[in-house]
Amino acid sequence: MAEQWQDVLDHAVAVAQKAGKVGLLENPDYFIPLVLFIGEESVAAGEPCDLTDEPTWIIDPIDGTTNFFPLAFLLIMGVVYSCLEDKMFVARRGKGAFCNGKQLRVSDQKDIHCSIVATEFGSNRDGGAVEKIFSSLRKVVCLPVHGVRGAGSAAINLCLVASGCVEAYYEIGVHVWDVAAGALMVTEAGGVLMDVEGGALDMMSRRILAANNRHIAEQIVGQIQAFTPQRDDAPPQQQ
Ligand SMILES: O=P([O-])([O-])O[C@@H]1[C@H](O)[C@H](O)[C@@H](O)[C@H](O)[C@H]1O
Ligand SMILES: [Mg+2]
Ligand SMILES: [Mg+2]
Repeated sequence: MAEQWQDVLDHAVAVAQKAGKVGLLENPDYFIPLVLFIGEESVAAGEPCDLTDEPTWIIDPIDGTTNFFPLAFLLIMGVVYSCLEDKMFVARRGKGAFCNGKQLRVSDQKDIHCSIVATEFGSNRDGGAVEKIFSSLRKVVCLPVHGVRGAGSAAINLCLVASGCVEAYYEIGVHVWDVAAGALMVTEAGGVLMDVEGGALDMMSRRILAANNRHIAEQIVGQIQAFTPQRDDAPPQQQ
């Protein structure tokens, strides 16, 4: 069984590498042989976005809309390819997270004042939401933290947490295909995931906080003005 999953992961890495070269996924059939499928483009086309216990590929062909190719085999394996940097991030549940073969480990920083926090403004332009995003960011900056970053890709921001380059990343408005692969990268590198209000992470809630440790995460939770976007698995009639 273990070897079967390794073959699947090797295949996903090869596909990600190829997609990084051509910029687009040429043949979605690569992902179909054995599992269910949730993808940004398929959901946009009206396909369901339901997470079941069945093995499911969760794919964002281009995240950050320019350079990146993340995909995930939810909770079992994740692949994020940063093609401009030629960095292949791979995680497998219980077996660690790696970048170009080198094992990743989150930062051991415990002081929020020495921490770098990544976030994004996302794509929601609703006035109330934008207000809360700015207000949260202002409060995080004034903790104070050491710095704020945004890679322009949820997947890459999560890989930065996993790599120890930033201590935390949070965002409200992401989709499951933006974060599934990177979330596994974070936990396999020793980090923590939670909801932006401090509860358990709900992958379909469109809210995520990832950090190197619980102490850092909880201090950021205290600064976030949360709001509740429509869930990824909301029934189609509500969308
Ligand atoms: O639309 P897309 O470029 O695949 O994904 C987006 C990127 O990850 C962006 O950094 C994040 O702020 C958005 O919330 C995502 O939806
Ligand atoms: Mg995306
Ligand atoms: Mg995308």
